[in-house]
Amino acid sequence: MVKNTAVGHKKFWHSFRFAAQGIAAAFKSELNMKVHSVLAVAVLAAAAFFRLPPSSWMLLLLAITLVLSTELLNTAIEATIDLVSPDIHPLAKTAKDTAAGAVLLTAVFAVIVGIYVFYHPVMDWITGFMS
Ligand SMILES: Nc1ncnc2c1ncn2[C@@H]1O[C@H](COP(=O)(O)OP(=O)(O)OP(=O)(O)O)[C@@H](O)[C@H]1O
Repeated sequence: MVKNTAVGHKKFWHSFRFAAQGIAAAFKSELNMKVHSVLAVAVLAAAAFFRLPPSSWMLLLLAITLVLSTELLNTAIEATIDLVSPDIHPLAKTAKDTAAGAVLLTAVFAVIVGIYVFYHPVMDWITGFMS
């Protein structure tokens, strides 16, 4: 394990590398992170297929960023709880369940955004396909 002892612009790049390592570690260890990432790529591919406008792309990117960021924070909280409270404790349960609740909320927001931006393009596509 290495501490960031660099100074100036080197410190900035070291921090950047540690952050990338954190994302990679969460991706490797968390199934939810993998599932959300695969879904995000599928949603962006669908957005390209339906030629969605820039405003829809921005909404989708906002939803994806929210879900993945919250998943990263959830992973950080889980790791911290496992470190400081490996035994069963009601506060450990509260911390983990609350963090999981935050992920659930962002996932619900992402589903609402998905329905909002894809509903009309998909309906138009199906109608065009049928006629
Ligand atoms: N130390 C603890 N004390 C009390 N309850 C705990 C503790 N650790 C976990 N739990 C309970 O068990 C649930 C599952 O915990 P776990 O650590 O397996 O996280 P998880 O949500 O399944 O995450 P992962 O994505 O790593 O599988 C928590 O949401 C919490 O309700």
